[in-house]
Amino acid sequence: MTLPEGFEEKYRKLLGSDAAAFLASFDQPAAAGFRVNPLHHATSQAPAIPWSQWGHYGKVVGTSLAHIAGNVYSQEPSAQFVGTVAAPRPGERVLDLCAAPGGKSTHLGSFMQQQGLLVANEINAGRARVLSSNIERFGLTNTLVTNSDPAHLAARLPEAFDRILIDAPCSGEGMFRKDPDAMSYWTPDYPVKCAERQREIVAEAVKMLRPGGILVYSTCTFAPEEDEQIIAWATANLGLSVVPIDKPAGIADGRPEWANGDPMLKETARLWPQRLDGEGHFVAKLQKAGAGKVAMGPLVEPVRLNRTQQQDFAAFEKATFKQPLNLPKTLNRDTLATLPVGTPALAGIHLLRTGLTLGTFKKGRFEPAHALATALSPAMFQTVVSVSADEFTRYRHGETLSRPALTKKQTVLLTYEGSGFALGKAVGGTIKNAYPKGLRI
Ligand SMILES: C[S@@+](CC[C@H](N)C(=O)[O-])C[C@H]1O[C@@H](n2cnc3c(N)ncnc32)[C@H](O)[C@@H]1O
Repeated sequence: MTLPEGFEEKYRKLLGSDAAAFLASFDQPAAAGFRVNPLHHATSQAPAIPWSQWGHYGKVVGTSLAHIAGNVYSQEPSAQFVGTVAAPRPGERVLDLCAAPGGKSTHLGSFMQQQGLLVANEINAGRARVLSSNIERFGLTNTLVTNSDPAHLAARLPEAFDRILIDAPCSGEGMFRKDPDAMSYWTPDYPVKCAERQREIVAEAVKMLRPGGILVYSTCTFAPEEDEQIIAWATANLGLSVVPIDKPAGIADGRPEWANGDPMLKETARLWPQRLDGEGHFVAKLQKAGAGKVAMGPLVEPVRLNRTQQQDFAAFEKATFKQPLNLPKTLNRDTLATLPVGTPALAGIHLLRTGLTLGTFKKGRFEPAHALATALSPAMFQTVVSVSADEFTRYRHGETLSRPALTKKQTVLLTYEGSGFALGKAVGGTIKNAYPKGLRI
């Protein structure tokens, strides 16, 4: 691989005797990995990634059942160490500030077990839509997806989180093997420019962290300007201190000598492609000074549906589920969703997703949302229709299926090999296609 001008020289100086192995690693193929979804009780026989509870080596095919049903999430192996370090507890209030396309958010959600609140935020509108659809496919129901810049969010959510992850936009040196295009942006001063933006993001994030809260900072770059030097700056200026990270074999210490020499920087983590099977990452765990609870601020109140809405939703619930869902709900125009506990009122912030999208009120009926298929257990549905491999493919093309025994009009869950992947509308022996047009293949 032809590396950008100035890159080799920089790392030969920094790494000394380790530089040859580091530079040679760019001629090796990229490492592929995925995580299984514990919310779906998914498992895999593929070789395990030692530093990631649900991680395995291997490639996920986008058209596979595992992907479509949200049983797996494709994520490069070293990136999985970030979630392992962040490891939020169920019930916490957590912010993933730079979240798209959702690798780390779905990992954080796996730890949280649908309890507490996860705010997955992305500044770029197009990427926020991808994030939202990945959160839906993975079946997270305790998550808000927002599209905001860190300063706007910080102005509305002071000290509102127990734990914040900044998976920072960076110079992406750890992406060179996977996406050689990443090299076209790289110049010797690119890391310094990225560091400016990273300092701004960290400064805003700290405002949103409760006293004593945990901030995890990560990049997929090797540049000390964006790694140890950011942490040195943050600890000197923002009232943060470094918390040691447990490092499984193969994961290296941070390099104090590449920043201000503070020995605590050793407690950050570096994942090098020449030392392990992964693309490379930097991870630091920090704690804000003091101790205190999250500031809850004004919360969104659960909606009180009008009489017609109540009747329409109750009729849908009764015909579809074995038991009513019985969860607080929120209504955005005509779209009904569950309301995660502690959802903050976010005036002026673009909200793409709240909890589990249930569906939309249409004239005289309730139209269920596709999200129900990948978020709810098949055991909750009154009627589950198991499909063949051929039907699985045809349904995703948009075709109807024949089930002569299903004469009653109702929403059914379609499963393939036991995993829910779509809703269908049974009527008169046919299952009409309810697979979202945007997902059809
Ligand atoms: C490394 S990516 C995040 C990857 C994601 N955490 C995952 O695991 O799938 C960094 C993200 O930060 C976003 N970003 C860019 N500039 C930003 C800024 N000034 N503030 C916050 N986020 C920004 C990018 O759009 C990008 O989606």
